[in-house]
Amino acid sequence: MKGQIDAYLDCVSPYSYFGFVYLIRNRAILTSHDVEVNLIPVFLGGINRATGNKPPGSLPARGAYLQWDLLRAKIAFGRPQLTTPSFFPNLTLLPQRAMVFVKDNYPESKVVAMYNELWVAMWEQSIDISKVDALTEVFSRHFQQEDVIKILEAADTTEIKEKLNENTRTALERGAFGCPYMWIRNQDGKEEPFFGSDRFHYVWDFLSIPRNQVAPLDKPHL
Ligand SMILES: N[C@@H](CCC(=O)N[C@@H](CS)C(=O)NCC(=O)O)C(=O)O
Repeated sequence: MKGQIDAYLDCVSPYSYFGFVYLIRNRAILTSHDVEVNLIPVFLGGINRATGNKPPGSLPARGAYLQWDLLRAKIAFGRPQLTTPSFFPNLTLLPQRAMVFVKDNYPESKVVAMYNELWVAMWEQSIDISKVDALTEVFSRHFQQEDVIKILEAADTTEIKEKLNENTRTALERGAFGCPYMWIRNQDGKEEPFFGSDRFHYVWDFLSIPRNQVAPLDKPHL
């Protein structure tokens, strides 16, 4: 049986960025082990609201620790230029809805390129992608003007809004309380949840992928 990683992501979440980067980096090896990667946009704010969770930084002691964790993670995942923008946390409903439309209507390569661009824009270039004008510019980096208009108009429709809600509900039904959240079916048909970008060692074991075959993480030198 084919394995599948349903990866629930929101571009407001830097740890989703790390999870995304690392999944894509290991995509060829995953494919060779008969495992598909399914990138699924969700609304993290909705997940927090439904579960009563709060962004980790809202607990002061954890917020202070997060500075260290983020510093290590951004080096480990090869994104040293990542910086928390002054407008964080912003409302990423619009870009996430736009990604729902992109996923349904364009090749997977566009989904990957565009998702990467959203994270780069927000987390490396401090562009507030919750604003229509800024988002239009960021989408123009990968799409023709007529497509950008189509994507952003679609993002405002009931159908796409409902689809993002549906993705978020499914993630919640599968136990999500934050992002990145992965629901994984292995090649024996067994299904398990994995939370975070720092649990890939368990993922590789679950998928019977030898650890010496996956991309190494960089060592943080603090
Ligand atoms: N240890 C995880 C942390 C991931 C994380 O903190 N994700 C945030 C969003 S950026 C979240 O939703 N956290 C909820 C929680 O930790 O309860 C990792 O390294 O990826």
